[in-house]
Amino acid sequence: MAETIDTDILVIGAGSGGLSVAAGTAQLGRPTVLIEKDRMGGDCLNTGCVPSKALLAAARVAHAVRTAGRFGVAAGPPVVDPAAVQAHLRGVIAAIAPNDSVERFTGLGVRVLKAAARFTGPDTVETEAGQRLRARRIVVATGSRPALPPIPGIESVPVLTNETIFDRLPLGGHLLIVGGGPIGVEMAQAFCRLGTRVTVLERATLLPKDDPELVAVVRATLREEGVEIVEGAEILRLEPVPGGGVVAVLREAISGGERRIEGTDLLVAAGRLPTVQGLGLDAAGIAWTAKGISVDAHLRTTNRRVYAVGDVAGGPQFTHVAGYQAGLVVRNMLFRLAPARADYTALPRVTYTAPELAQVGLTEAEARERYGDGVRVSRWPLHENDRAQAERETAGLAKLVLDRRGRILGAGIVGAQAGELIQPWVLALSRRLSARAFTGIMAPYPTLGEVGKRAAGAFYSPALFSDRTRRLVRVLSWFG
Ligand SMILES: Cc1cc2nc3c(=O)[nH]c(=O)nc-3n(C[C@H](O)[C@H](O)[C@H](O)COP(=O)(O)OP(=O)(O)OC[C@H]3O[C@@H](n4cnc5c(N)ncnc54)[C@H](O)[C@@H]3O)c2cc1C
Ligand SMILES: NC(=O)c1ccc[n+]([C@@H]2O[C@H](COP(=O)([O-])OP(=O)(O)OC[C@H]3O[C@@H](n4cnc5c(N)ncnc54)[C@H](O)[C@@H]3O)[C@@H](O)[C@H]2O)c1
Repeated sequence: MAETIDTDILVIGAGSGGLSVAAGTAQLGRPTVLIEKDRMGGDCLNTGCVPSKALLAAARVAHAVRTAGRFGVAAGPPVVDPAAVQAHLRGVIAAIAPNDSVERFTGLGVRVLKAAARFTGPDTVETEAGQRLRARRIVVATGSRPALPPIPGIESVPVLTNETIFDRLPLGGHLLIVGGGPIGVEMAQAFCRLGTRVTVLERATLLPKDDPELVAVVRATLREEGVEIVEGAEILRLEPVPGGGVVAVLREAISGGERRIEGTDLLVAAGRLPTVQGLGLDAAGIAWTAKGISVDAHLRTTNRRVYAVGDVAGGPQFTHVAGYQAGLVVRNMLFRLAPARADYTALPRVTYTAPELAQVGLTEAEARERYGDGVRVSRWPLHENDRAQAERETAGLAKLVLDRRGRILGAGIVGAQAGELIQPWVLALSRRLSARAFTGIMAPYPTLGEVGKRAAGAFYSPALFSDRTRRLVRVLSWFG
């Protein structure tokens, strides 16, 4: 007979979002069931953040070996062993996996079911294994999957996505990448540094959601290292090459003529689709669109018992967003306080190329659209930073977007370790601080972090060293 389970909290999907909800509700003593149809840890651990950052780390080492001569250290061209790189990726995943494992969650008091789940009613769910569940609150955290753009011929060529590329690293040939978003550029640099020829085909401009002034530094570095970047690329069709490989036929932006580019492998990194299929959302009265499940500011769906978090909820797609949303949902489900609203004002986003590109808050363009002429911009280049010179990491800048009085509206850093350097600016933005908060602090010398303080100081220095201040100092000296 089919098992019937009654629970307080039911979570569907054990990725970044679902795991955080289940850990929270179980540790607060609420009976919790978590259903996962595939690998615990979801995209981030198995096919996303973790393997991509591990591959970038291997690529950084290859680059360091290739460029060691400028430090006076002799080294030859790096020798890359694909099987060993693959083992490195698997090792990193295996080291983190216990945190997301069935054993750990069972230990926290969560009942974990390994099966696909679907709604059968407003508060009922069924698994493919035949279990029937009824829950007081349900959280959908089913994530997203790669979108395949409707390019003629795409079904006739072998396509790699983030779901397959880390299991069969296409090292050594010519990798064509469709899409120059975060996945496209991170993978472009990783494979190029590991000795693969790479061509990025982006229909708009590289990293189109980011500040173009900061993106320019990433673009220039990628090109310098040998990545071919085709922007404004209209891919007319894809054709298979007999014996393996792919040809992308493009329309040339300027001449309007056709260009054929042949590669050994094709990675599609052209955006994501929310995982809503087969979930029976209609049976539960849960509305969704092509972007994902529709949620209000409290992350509640159109069914009041059901919440959605993470990539499936149609908002920004980052692991830290899924974690943040999970925290809000736990609070909103369990504490009968005024429901917390999601606020993305201080949402950081980092692309882990070298140089890294990190932003928080508004870009200059977004700020000008909202505040018009009241927007001020202050910059500090990394080549003016002593530590950057010592490390030979001088590409990049810190860019602050401020209002007239110096209140921080956004901050962007492109440069070495920008993802680490952005963190004080996340705190500053979330605490509504002004740039003045940075000018008085003692920043340790020599650190890359000094660029933030200098960019803040640059905003005030025209007023500080003005004729008016000099006159004031002269008058005060009469009394000394
Ligand atoms: C290549 C790549 C690199 C990335 N790098 C970063 C990064 O550096 N930093 C960052 O912040 N973000 C990064 N991301 C984004 C990040 O991985 C996602 O935002 C995050 O994983 C979303 O978590 P989630 O819980 O919403 O979904 P997922 O992690 O996708 O988890 C959803 C889970 O639900 C399960 N599921 C689906 N349907 C069902 C069902 N019917 N029944 C049971 N289980 C089901 C799935 O099997 C899956 O395990 C990257 C993504 C990719 C693809
Ligand atoms: N470092 C990080 O935090 C990180 C890294 C990787 C992914 N992610 C997350 O995963 C999400 C998905 O990444 P992504 O790079 O696939 O998506 P994306 O939507 O951010 O970028 C996709 C790119 O593909 C281009 N594109 C779409 N169709 C095309 C076509 N037919 N021809 C050429 N170009 C085309 C788009 O113009 C866009 O620039 C990101 O938005 C991000 O939230 C985060």
